[in-house]
Amino acid sequence: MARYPSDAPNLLIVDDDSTIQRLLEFAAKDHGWRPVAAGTGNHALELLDEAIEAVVLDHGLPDVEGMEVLSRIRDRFPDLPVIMLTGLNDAETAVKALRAGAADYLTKPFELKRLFDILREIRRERKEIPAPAATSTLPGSSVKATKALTSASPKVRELLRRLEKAAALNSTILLTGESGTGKTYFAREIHRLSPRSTEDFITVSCPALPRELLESELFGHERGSFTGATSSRAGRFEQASKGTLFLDEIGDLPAELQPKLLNVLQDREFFRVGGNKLLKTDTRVIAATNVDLRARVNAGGFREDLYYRLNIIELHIPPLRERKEDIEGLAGDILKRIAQRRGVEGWQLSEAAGAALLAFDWPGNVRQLENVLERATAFTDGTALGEKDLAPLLETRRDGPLGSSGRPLTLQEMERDVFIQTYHRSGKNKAKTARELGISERSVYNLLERHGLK
Ligand SMILES: Nc1ncnc2c1ncn2[C@@H]1O[C@H](COP(=O)(O)OP(=O)(O)OP(=O)(O)O)[C@@H](O)[C@H]1O
Repeated sequence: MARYPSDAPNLLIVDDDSTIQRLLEFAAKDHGWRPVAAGTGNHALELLDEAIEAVVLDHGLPDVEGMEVLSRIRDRFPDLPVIMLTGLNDAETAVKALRAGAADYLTKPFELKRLFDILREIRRERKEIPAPAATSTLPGSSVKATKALTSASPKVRELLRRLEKAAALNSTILLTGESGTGKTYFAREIHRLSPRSTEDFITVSCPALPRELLESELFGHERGSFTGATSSRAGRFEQASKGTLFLDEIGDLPAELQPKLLNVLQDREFFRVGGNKLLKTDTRVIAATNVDLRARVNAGGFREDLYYRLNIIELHIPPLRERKEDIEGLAGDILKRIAQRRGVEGWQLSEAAGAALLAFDWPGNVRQLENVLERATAFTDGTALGEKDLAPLLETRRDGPLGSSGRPLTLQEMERDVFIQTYHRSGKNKAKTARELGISERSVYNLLERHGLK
């Protein structure tokens, strides 16, 4: 037997302005909700019970602060979605509300349609996503097996706990962390663990394209909208409409495109370049940055309102030197991956080699660990990886190995450098070079040939 009568109110509207209250009640009925209204925070808290499916909460209430009401709602019903109504230009309150667990916010005056779109989405999600189980298996796992991520580092375990929760939501996520820490890797994991996992995961690197092309890449264009636009093209927001759009290096988004991104995040609507048809998107955005975006806002290089819209959930990925517990496991996984790719048996790290990896500072983070292991395994003959295989590779400067052009060296260039230096140091003695690099003389001949030194 149902615990509540079928006509029990299921949308709680909390606003002290009676006109807005009536308007919202009327519109709610129109959209298939059963509204109940309160004009004060205390009255709202009295009306709260399990039958309520969602709350629309005004920030400026006469008795209890809207934020306080939100926090009390969260205490009693942690999963109840609350949509906060805030004043114009009150981005700070909006962000505070989102951080305190509001499902979304709307700035007054707002379009009723937008409010009921959000509510419809909430209802859809709650129907589709089963409540999270006590174990670490995740919601949204009905299609793909979702192996829970693990880590030996308490910092990363906390990150993963938050990441798994965030994956189940639709909220925008900002991934922060130094270069090479795994922002792209974790963005993919969020998508894989999300209810969108069977849809597209599309990456756009903001600094990779000049402004005009980036605009067209993101939003698409109509034929003839700029020189070279010989046909119409859908942008990434259209292509990833049901999936996830990963915006890498968001700090480099040109100023001219920032308002357009803000609009699409706020209203889920946009125009193609040169287009006049308003298009809709349901994309989930994950953005990443390795610069301090807050500092960029303060310096005037990034819009504050966009920063707040992106930074709804921030997940910080610690540098490898702060999660050294993970080095051994990561190294093992990476070695397995290299062995699979090369179709060889694999390598065992000696104890001293493991200690050398642990002692290193890893300025280039996981990417550098991958490079070091790629290079070390390229030179060894056997299946054991010793300290001497790694030592020459663990002397990188803090800013990472850079070529004369200032860009990071490729693996092949690094291999060439290490080999040539050793070969010259040995007085072009092949046997000595082989011994020093821990490779066979045959490999020295091969490397001399590969690098054009023979
Ligand atoms: N937890 C992990 N397990 C296995 N591999 C990882 C992990 N984290 C990162 N990697 C690998 O490390 C490399 C660097 O990661 P990624 O490209 O995600 O870093 P990033 O933070 O996006 O770097 P950048 O800021 O330079 O774009 C990738 O090859 C990735 O697959």
